[in-house]
Amino acid sequence: MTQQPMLKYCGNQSLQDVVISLRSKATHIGLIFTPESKRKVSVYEAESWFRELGDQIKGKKIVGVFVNSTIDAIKEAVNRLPIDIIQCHGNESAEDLLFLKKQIKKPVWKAIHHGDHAIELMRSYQGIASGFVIDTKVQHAWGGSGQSFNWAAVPDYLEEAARQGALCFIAGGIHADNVEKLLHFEPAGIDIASGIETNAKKDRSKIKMIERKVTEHDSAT
Ligand SMILES: O=C(O)c1ccccc1N[C@@H]1O[C@H](COP(=O)(O)O)[C@@H](O)[C@H]1O
Repeated sequence: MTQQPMLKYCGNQSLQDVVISLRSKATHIGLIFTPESKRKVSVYEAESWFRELGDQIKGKKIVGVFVNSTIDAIKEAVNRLPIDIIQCHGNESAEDLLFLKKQIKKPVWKAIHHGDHAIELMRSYQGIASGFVIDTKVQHAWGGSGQSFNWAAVPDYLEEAARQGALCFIAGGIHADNVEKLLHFEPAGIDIASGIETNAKKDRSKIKMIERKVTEHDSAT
């Protein structure tokens, strides 16, 4: 048996979404704070959900996703919410991440868009980013597009992250019908937003289908 990948369910948009993700096998639960996202949530609404949930979030890591946000906006989220990890999903530089880490004192992950210079870009965050999210590059969106990239490149991303001692989540268009193919690459983590939604809400049955495939793959290897 191989180690099961970490599962990050991202783009939770309501208390109900968070409850569904909490009751799943997710290791990480993501909330998106960029105004450009159709999945954006405000710090204040998220604060009310976490107040209601109390200790129920124990055992899950909460990931705050930001796109080129100001330090003040990130600080406000971190001060009000039980965020464990900051995911920078824009074109934040290594210097930006370093400054952020010093100010916020939380682990910072960097999203890297799949493409020709992606490995080189990963190298520039060495020792700064404790995790990477490799996502599909699409026009007019930073992420959450529901589109996958050519997974032949996945081993290179996993190898570079492992060399740095960083986590590596594969994202972009993962769903129940293609997750098996991705599992063959044995990613450390899988990050999903669109593939676990129906009508913009997290869908328990889609989550269960994905988790069944993860478990079946694990017992077959
Ligand atoms: O989901 C969004 O709207 C989003 C917006 C801006 C930055 C990141 C966003 N989501 C991230 O996109 C990937 C995968 O999404 P999908 O499964 O293809 O829909 C994931 O990392 C989310 O964190």
